[in-house]
Amino acid sequence: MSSSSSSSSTSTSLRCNYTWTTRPSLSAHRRDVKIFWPTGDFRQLSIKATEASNILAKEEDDNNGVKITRFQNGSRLHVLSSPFLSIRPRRIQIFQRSKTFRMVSTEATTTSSVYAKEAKGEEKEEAAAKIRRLQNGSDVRGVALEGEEGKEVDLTPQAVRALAESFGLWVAEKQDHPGPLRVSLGRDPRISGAELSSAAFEGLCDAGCEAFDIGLATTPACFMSTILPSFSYDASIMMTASHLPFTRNGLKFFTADGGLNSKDVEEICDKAAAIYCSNEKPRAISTVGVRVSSVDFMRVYAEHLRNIIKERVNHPLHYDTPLLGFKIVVNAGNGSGGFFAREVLDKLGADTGGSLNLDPDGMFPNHIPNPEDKVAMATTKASVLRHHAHLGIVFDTDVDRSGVVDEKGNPINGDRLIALMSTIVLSQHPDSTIVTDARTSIALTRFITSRGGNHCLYRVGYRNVIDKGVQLNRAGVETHLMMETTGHGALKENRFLDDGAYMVVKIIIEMVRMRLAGSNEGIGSLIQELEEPTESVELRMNILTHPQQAKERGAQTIEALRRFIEEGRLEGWELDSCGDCWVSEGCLVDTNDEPTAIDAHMYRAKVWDEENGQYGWVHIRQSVHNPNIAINMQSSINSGCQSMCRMLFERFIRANSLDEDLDTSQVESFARKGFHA
Ligand SMILES: O=P(O)(O)OC[C@H]1O[C@H](O)[C@H](O)[C@@H](O)[C@@H]1O
Repeated sequence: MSSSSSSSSTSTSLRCNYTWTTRPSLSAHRRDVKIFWPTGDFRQLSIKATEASNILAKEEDDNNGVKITRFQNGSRLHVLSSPFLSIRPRRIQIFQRSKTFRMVSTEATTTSSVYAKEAKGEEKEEAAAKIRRLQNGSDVRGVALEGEEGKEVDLTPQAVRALAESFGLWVAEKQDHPGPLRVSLGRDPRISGAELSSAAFEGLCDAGCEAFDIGLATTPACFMSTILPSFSYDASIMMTASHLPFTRNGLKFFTADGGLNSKDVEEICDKAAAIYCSNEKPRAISTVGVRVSSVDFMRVYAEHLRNIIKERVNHPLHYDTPLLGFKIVVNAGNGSGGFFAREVLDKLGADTGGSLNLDPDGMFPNHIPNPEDKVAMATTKASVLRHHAHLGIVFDTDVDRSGVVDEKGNPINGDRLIALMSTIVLSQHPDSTIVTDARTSIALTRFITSRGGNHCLYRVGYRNVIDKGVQLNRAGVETHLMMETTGHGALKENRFLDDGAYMVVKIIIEMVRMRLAGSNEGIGSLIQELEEPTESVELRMNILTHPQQAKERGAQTIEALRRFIEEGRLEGWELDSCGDCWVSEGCLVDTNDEPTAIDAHMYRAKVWDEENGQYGWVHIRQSVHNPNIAINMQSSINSGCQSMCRMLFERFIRANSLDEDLDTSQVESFARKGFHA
């Protein structure tokens, strides 16, 4: 690769040389070339001035300050990143002032995603940094509309166009594909969706892809558009910000191998930043010359779900209408999930008369579509009871999550939904391992193990949980269910896809089978034995530093707490590994021989005292989406959460003056007043 323009940028990858020369007219001036990498996997970069003299390299980072190295002809600069530094962009600036400059070559020896940019202005760099900051774990999320106090619009049409183009190029690089790639795009009903999807189509076309518009869609349907015959797109994008307010939007990326992980998305954002900055002035979005075909994929996806129910219920009397006689309430929260009532359940004979908020409305006027939302669950419960329904279903906006309400009106989400799905999965696959995030109760682990399963506690973030399950299966550990307490549930039998509709399909099939087997009990009876924790609480501490430093600041705090616990400075606290899980120790504390790349720092500690033995746990982590630290606690004794919180606040937070750049008010108040706070 070579570059001679003063504003271009190129990424360089594993053992790949990046070379640039100066144009004679520029060589009399000082010229900056910046090399930076935002990934966690960077190991070493070597820069060699092949024919040059008088080249200076300036290395900058917050911890080591500034280091200047002068190059002689042929000399090399080796740059090593420590794991700690690699969580934030680190810059090396190379500049020269003389006319003797010819060529510099950089070699990223064991890394991907190192990025070299020859840029003139700080302005562009800040714009590029903004694009990179749109990454939220394995998704892209941003503010698409004005209206939130203190929030600037950062997910602009130009940014979306660059991201879509970058994704198209990324897929093309990974797939050796003859002819243009075929990429589909669906969206939830957010009011920013129409404009942003035009921008995305333009980006896809800029990358040389053929684009297909699914229109209103669910996230799992977008993935299935890469799988189901007669569509089988090479890749897909879902435009959604899930349960976030109507002002936000975002992108999720898929290929037929599944959803992209954080590292992939980081690469895409890096490249998008380069694309964005390579345009001198952001072009206006125009659909002129962009060819997009509209496709009715949701009809086919709904038919796919209907067929699964018909085949698996295999009703002896009415095969095509196995749900005759069942009343089911669907609450789609005005998101994308209304199709499930109309195109799946109604057509299979169910009575969905008590359903709520089925019509899409991008302002979400009734409540946030989210199975964790209290209003969503309460209104669904009320409708289930009013209509004497057998089941209530709550979808999140893009239907990758769901929760249910049983026939008695009991909400089944969080641990209870994991328990229900575990019961179903373990009846089909006894001995299966079940992966969840580590905010589940000790009682849930007992519930799973008492039914023959193994419980693997892993990192928060649905992609982390799913990827852990994929990894375990590869290692020969049979793992059929991966589920987060947020309601993301993925099954091995369904391509490890977190599909809220598929999960509900499994529950409905179980409900009908129970009836066919002569049981009058509803699905709630399957989890009767699950005990509830005595206390459970979640607190947040906002990070008050500049947004650019927030991630690093969060990581520092969490790592400091880990050291504190390891050094035994919090009496009765011990870092948890995998709970009762037999799977190789260390998932939670990431001391595996080959720890997976992490997108946020998190640990869980088990807590005990002499009187009660182990009575609770504390889970502390960086938020995936926002500059804050989340603290979850559960206790099996009264006031246990308060006493753990007091220990955390007094012995750790205050003793280390962390309250200077963290908003610790929630923690302080809970430490003082407990649940009366
Ligand atoms: O970090 P937070 O803000 O609590 O969000 C964390 C959650 O965000 C989204 O809902 C993701 O889908 C979940 O997988 C993740 O657990």
